[in-house]
Formats: sequence, C-alpha cells, structure tokens
Amino acid sequence: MGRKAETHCRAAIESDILTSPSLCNLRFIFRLLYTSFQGQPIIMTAVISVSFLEMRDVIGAATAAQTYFRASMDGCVAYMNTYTIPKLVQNRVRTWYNYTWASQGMLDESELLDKMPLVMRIAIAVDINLATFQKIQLFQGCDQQMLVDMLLRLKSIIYLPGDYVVMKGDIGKEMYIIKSGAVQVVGGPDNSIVFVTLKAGCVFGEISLLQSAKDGGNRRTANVRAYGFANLFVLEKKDLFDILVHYPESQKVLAKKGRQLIKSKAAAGAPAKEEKQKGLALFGQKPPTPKLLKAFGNLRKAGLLDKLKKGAEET
Ligand SMILES: Nc1ncnc2c1ncn2[C@@H]1O[C@@H]2COP(=O)(O)O[C@H]2[C@H]1O
Repeated sequence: MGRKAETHCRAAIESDILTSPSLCNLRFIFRLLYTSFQGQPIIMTAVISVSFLEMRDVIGAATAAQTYFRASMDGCVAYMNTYTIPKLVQNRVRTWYNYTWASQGMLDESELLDKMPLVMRIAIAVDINLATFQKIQLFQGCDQQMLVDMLLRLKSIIYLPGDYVVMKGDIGKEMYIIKSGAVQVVGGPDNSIVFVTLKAGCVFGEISLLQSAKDGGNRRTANVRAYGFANLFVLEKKDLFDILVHYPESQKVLAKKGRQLIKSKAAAGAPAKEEKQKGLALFGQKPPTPKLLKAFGNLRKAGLLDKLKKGAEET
C-alpha cells in the first residue's frame, strides 16, 4: 500500500496531465511529498488519502477548462478549413490559442469574473489593478470611483508579435493599457522607424479617443505594433464615455489632458532627440508609467511560452 503511494506520487510528478498551467502547482505538491516522505510510506499514504478528494475536484475543474479550450480551438480550426483560410493565418490563430492558454490558463478572463456578484468583482479588480491605475499619469486627478468603474469594464486581449494594434488614420474606438509585454509606435517607410517602445503599465490609443470627431480629431495619430507577445487591457470609447457621464469633474480633467496631448502633437517641431533627427515624431516620449501587478503571473509556464514566442517569430 505504502509502496503503491510512492509509485503513484512519482507517476503524478512525471505525468503529462500535470503540465497544464492550472495543475502545475499540484505537480509541485507531489514533488514535495515525494522528496519529504520518501522512505516513510505510511505518512505518504495518509497525506495522499486526505488530499485525494480535494485534488479530484481541482483536476475535474482543470480538465473541464482544458476540454473547453480544446473544443474552442478545434471548432475554430474546422471553421478555417471549411473556408480554406490560408495556412499562414491558420498558424497564427493556433499560436494565439496556444499562447493564450499557456499564459493565462483560460481563453477569456472576463468570462470568469462576469459570473460573480458585483461586490466580489469590485474587490478583485481593486486588489489587482487599482494601485497601478492610480499611478497612470493620464488618470491623475480623476475620481477614484471612476477608476473603479473603469476597471470593471476592461477586457483582456493578447496580440501576437508584429500584429498591428492600431493603424494611423483609423477612427479610434478604444484605448489600451499594457498588462505585460510591449508595443512600439512606428512610422516612416515600411514602418521601419520606431518612435517609442511602450512597456507594461503604459497607456496608448488615448489621443484619438479624447478628441472630438470635428476636423478628424478622432483619427489614430500613429501605427502601434506588438513587440513580442503583448497582453493588453482594452477600454472601449463607449464604456469610457458611459462612465464619464457620471463624473463631470473627471470628464473635465481628461478633456484638458486630451487638449494637452494634441498640443504636444502640434509641437512636433520639438520632439525627443532621436526622433527629431528622423523628423517624423509626433510628440516627445511619454514619461514612464508604472508596471502592472502580475495578476496572472503564477500561471505562466516559461518553457512553453518561450517555445511559442520562438515559433511566432519564425512565422
Ligand atoms: N511619440 C509618441 N510617444 C508615445 N506614444 C505615442 C507617440 N505617438 C503616438 N503615440 C500613441 O500612439 C497612439 C496611436 O493612436 P492614438 O492617436 O489614438 O493615440 C496614440 C498615442 O497613444
């Protein structure tokens, strides 16, 4: 019986099922058990028996999530085959699925929170992101409650390396906050000039959102491209404006900041040094904004992510 427990424990450590993001903690527990109680089979048997029911529930939930993920990916692949979508696009879609699953262990984080009572959603959103949002320069001077309302409307999205998040001249319908990874503001021939690289905690896409449609003020002022994999929060213009209706003072603060951003854009004659030489800058480099808390950091699996990153860079 004791030897059996030891064998099961070792099998669990080596098994593939525990390599999924949600189960890698279990793999760690088994490894700990194995190393701590090796040679004490009775203790190991007792501990494993007690944990068994709990583990069964965890494994059940994780398997359901994986089944959902698989079904979604298989359905999408079948759909792409039906419409003979080019292989290159199909590979990118597959990479997106695999990266999303590997990095956050679910396809849509917001789905998870949607089912919770508002009070819990607020508690989670505040705990994870409020401190970070309070440090974002754009939101300084805005009502705290307005920031909380905003946190509840954020959607999470992942862009693949080289994907364009916004295109110059398009109408701005959403703004972005970088959760992890980086994006580059690019322009010039073949977008070969990098004006600035924005990292975790930075905001972009806000300029066209804060301008009126008059005289094309709501158009994107630059191209923004994902630099490596980029995990972003998206805030839609409609959601932002729905919220601002209730906070006229914050509305004034943001409108003023919007005017300042446009002014600095007009002052493109005095951009940051390296941009000046190239003569294409819109406005100076933004001050660094703080890093977002690593909310889902413990779900990351560096090995698989690195492989996916390499794969995506090769395509
Ligand atoms: N020089 C710059 N430095 C930092 N961000 C920029 C710069 N130029 C453009 N952007 C960002 O790129 C975005 C493009 O879309 P928007 O014009 O909506 O908002 C723009 C800014 O957020």
